[in-house]
Amino acid sequence: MEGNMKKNIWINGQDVETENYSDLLSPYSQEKIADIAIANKLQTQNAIQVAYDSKEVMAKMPAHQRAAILEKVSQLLEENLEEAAKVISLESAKPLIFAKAEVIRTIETYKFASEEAKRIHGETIPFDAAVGGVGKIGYTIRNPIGVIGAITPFNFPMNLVAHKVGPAIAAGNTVVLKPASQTPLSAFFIADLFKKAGLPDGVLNVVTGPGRVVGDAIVESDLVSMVTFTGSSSVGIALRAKAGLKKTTLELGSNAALIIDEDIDVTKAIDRCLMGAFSNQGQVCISLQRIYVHEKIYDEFVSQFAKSASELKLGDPLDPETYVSSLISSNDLDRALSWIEEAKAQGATIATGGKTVGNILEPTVILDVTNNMKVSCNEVFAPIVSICKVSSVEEAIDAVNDSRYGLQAGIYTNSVVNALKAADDLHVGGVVINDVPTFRVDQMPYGGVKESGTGREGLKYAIEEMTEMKLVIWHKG
Ligand SMILES: NC(=O)c1ccc[n+]([C@@H]2O[C@H](COP(=O)([O-])OP(=O)(O)OC[C@H]3O[C@@H](n4cnc5c(N)ncnc54)[C@H](O)[C@@H]3O)[C@@H](O)[C@H]2O)c1
Ligand SMILES: O=C[C@H](O)CS(=O)(=O)O
Repeated sequence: MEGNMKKNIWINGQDVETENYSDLLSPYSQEKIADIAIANKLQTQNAIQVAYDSKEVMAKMPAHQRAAILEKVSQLLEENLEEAAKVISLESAKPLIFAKAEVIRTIETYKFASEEAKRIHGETIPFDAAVGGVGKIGYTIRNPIGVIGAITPFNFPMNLVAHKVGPAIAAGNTVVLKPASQTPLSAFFIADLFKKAGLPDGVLNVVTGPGRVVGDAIVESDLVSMVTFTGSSSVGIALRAKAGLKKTTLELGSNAALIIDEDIDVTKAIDRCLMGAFSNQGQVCISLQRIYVHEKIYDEFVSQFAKSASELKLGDPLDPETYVSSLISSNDLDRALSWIEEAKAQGATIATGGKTVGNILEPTVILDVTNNMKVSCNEVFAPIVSICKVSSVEEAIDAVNDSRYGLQAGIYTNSVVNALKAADDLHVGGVVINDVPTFRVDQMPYGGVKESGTGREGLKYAIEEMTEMKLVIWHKG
């Protein structure tokens, strides 16, 4: 990648200059990477108008063409995998191993979108099941919803854009995308691939700028039919309040938890727990933040896990050996450190970590944590995990559910009874049995309950959200 690029907003298949630009800095080195356009309200409204004017083109485009464009994007991304991973790593400090994994998932996400584009259909309705319906036949169709406003976070800057743009285009919609201010380059990278793949100009528009200005212009526009937001619960809830009757899907935060039952082989779970807690520095919405371990194996689990955590390699995200790098900003580092100090003052103890190496927070394991400490009840979004001792799976389920969030939760157990109990009683969008809650593949239905959000992603499910059902009724006589 060339250094010090200038990135304009992308409207109607063209670069559009703005009056002001902001410096995009590497979160790891603090070096300048690019100048990023700061759009104002009027420019955002122009992008929305362009997307609105392009609605007809997309609504009339046959499924096989929509599928072919998405398939082509997937293929182009595969051809540019290494470069795409570097873009993610550079702008977000995601270690290269995890950045590559994100690109591989993004390739799949567009592939799934391409496949789902060919499977959008309704159903026939048995009208004569009602006395008044005799003599009628009918069926439903699914129409594109129109202009979709997509707002995305920094932590998976390529794949979470794909989870919005992919299904939107598969379903025949147009898009105004506002990527996270910290990670706009991944979104521009994808917009370029869509242009190369033959997406008509105006269908995908990318507008960078302050959340409050660009986000509000999208959410308040009468031309936008749906807002799909992924980000923090506070911003998502505030946006929904402004969205009026627009359809809204919200993929928000969590403090995901895992239960470790007494009968498991601890060694087998450790590597997955390390990945769950520390990949992308814990900046994952389903990052493993709370572990409830049965008292019979608590000591063994804590000592193995803390030792392995202390051995993870810290460093430059572009070094292929690095496992943990910098948080997205120094404010986030300060916040994480202050929550650790507050937990210690309230009686928690540190099994490993808790300090910084340069601007990197060491993988941190905290013990003697109660559910009301910030490191437990808030979304920590840092490489910090707490381990608590429980005397039964029932006690652990209650502790997991004692949260305002509910995205995913996990349980390691060899007991079918306890696995089924967890599946029934955990109040979350997804229960993972014998793996960490951080598990996600991109076709599965994904989303939360409580303050973790509403609506589901995963291509088939996102397409349901991004289409409107229309009923056709025919009188036979
Ligand atoms: N549930 C999921 O699928 C999922 C996935 C990834 C991230 N997340 C959540 O996202 C959060 C981390 O991402 P983040 O820090 O980028 O989130 P964020 O809420 O700060 O920002 C998300 C997006 O909203 C924009 N934004 C910020 N303030 C705004 C405002 N007032 N009006 C309109 N838009 C605004 C941002 O610029 C960004 O594009 C975490 O809470 C994480 O759990 C959830
Ligand atoms: O950060 C939350 C994301 O949903 C995680 S993932 O991209 O789906 O793994």
